Amino acid sequence: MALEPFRVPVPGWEGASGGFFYLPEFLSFSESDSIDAAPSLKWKQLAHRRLQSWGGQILERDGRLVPEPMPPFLTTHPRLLARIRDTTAFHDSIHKEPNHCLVNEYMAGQGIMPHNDGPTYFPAVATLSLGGHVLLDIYPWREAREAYPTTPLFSILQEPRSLLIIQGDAYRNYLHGIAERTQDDAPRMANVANSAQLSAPLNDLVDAARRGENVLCSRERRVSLTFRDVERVQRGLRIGR
Ligand SMILES: O=C(O)CCC(=O)C(=O)O
Ligand SMILES: [Fe+2]
Repeated sequence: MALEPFRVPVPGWEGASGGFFYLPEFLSFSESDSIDAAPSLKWKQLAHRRLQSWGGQILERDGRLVPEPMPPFLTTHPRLLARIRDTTAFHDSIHKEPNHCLVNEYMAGQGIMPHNDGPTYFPAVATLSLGGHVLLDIYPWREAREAYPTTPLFSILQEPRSLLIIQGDAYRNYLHGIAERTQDDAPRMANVANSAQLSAPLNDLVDAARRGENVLCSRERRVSLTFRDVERVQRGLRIGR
C-alpha cells in the first residue's frame, strides 16, 4: 500500500523524511466492534486513563522487549496486525511489522501530556481509534525537562475506525498529546491539518470553525491501539517460566 495519498499536509515539511498519514475508515463498523470487544481483564488503571499492553514487557534497564505472542484479537479476524503490516509503515524496521501494542482508554475529559515516544521503538507508530473522535495535538520537540508547550503547531482529528501513522522525522521531531477537554471549540477545530481527509460532516465543521462560527465538537469514550516495533528483543527468555 502506498502511503503517499494519505499524507497529512504539514507546512514546511519539504525535505523531511516520513510524515503523518491519515487513513480514514481503516476498519468497517463490524470489524471495529470485534476489536472493541477485546479482552477487558488486562486493564491497568493510570491517573488519567486505562492501559493494556500486548506483545511482551519492555525492560526499563535497556529497552529490550521480552516477547510474548500477540493475542488472537489482534491476529485473527479482522487481522488487524497483518493489515497494519500491509500499510508498509514498518517496512524499514527490523521485524517489518509491529511487535508491541498499547491500548489506551480515555473517557471524555481525559488525555495524555505532550511527549515523544522515544528511541525504544523503530520511528513509526500506527494508531487505530475506536469509540469517539479525538484531536491529537502536535508540538515542536523539546526536552522533557523543559516547560510543556501550550499551543500546538496543528492538530490531527482522528475519527473512529481511522488509522494514523506517524513515521520518520514526524515521529522524531515532534511531541504529541491529547488535551484534557470534554469538547473541542472553534479555535481548536480550525487548527485541524487533516480536514480535507475527514468525513463530510466533520470537514464542514472545520470549515465553519475557520469562518469564525461558534462550533463545538463533544468528546466521548475513545479507545486507541498504538502499534510499534521494539527492534531490540531479548532472545531465549520467557516470562512465567
Ligand atoms: O491514544 C493515543 O492516540 C496516543 C497514545 C500515545 O501517545 C502513547 O501511548 O504513546
Ligand atoms: Fe505517544
